[in-house]
Amino acid sequence: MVIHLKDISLRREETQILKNVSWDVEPGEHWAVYGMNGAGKTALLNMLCAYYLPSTGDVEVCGHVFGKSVLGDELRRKVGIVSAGVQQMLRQDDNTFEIILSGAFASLGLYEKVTDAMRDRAVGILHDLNAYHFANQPYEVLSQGEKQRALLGRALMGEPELLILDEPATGFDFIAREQLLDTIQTIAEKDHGPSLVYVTHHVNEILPVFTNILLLKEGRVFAAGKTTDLLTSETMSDFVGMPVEITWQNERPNMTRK
Ligand SMILES: Nc1ncnc2c1ncn2[C@@H]1O[C@H](COP(=O)(O)OP(=O)(O)OP(=O)(O)O)[C@@H](O)[C@H]1O
Repeated sequence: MVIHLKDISLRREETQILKNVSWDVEPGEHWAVYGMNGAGKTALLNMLCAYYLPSTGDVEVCGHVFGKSVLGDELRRKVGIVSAGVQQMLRQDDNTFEIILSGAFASLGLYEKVTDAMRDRAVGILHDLNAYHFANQPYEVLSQGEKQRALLGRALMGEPELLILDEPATGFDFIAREQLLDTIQTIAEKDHGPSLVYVTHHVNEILPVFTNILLLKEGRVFAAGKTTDLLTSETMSDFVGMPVEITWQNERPNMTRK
């Protein structure tokens, strides 16, 4: 099991952030996580990366049972994450190649010995992500789309079992977003690649590879299952609390207000 959450609750100060959350992700599955602002998506991701421990319930991520084994670097090597939080922590003057290489160490800079095999792998990733032409550019001068590809490369360098993408297309123009989604689709289709968890506010970003969806509302699982079963006008009207219509075009959903 890539993710196994059983009856999780998470409390911070006086706030009950997650309530009775159960969720299983099997190897090879790709999931979208959809919810409104404040639904608890970031809190859920922070728990998968062991930044938060649940107040009650069981958590297992990539074979690590929280509370039983020593977490930290070993778990973080198996879980890649692309998020605004990681973006802010990077050294802004490192170039794309260095950022990707640093993913080999689950560290935020290059402090350990880089081998030729690591260099070769990073070059392969640069090619896969169509990022070779900005390999020598410092992170701070990259466009949003390029930054996100650098982060994706860094996450892939660690050969993760689970790759979490937290609203990766936020602030992107149409072309940059579609290019990023193409890259994500390619990663998802690779044999022996990581399971993907894609967190978004926009149903239109849910690519056909995300065959499963978790609908999170006010800290609870509203529904979890097959995307095609749950992304219907009826379920989504219930979920958002207003009449909406879901339409599909080229296997991509759209949601509009009725
Ligand atoms: N450390 C904390 N202490 C207290 N409350 C918190 C803490 N972290 C999150 N919360 C609260 O938990 C709720 C869920 O927050 P979270 O950031 O997980 O939502 P989200 O679904 O990621 O929202 P968004 O889509 O806006 O990013 C919010 O009401 C937030 O204020």
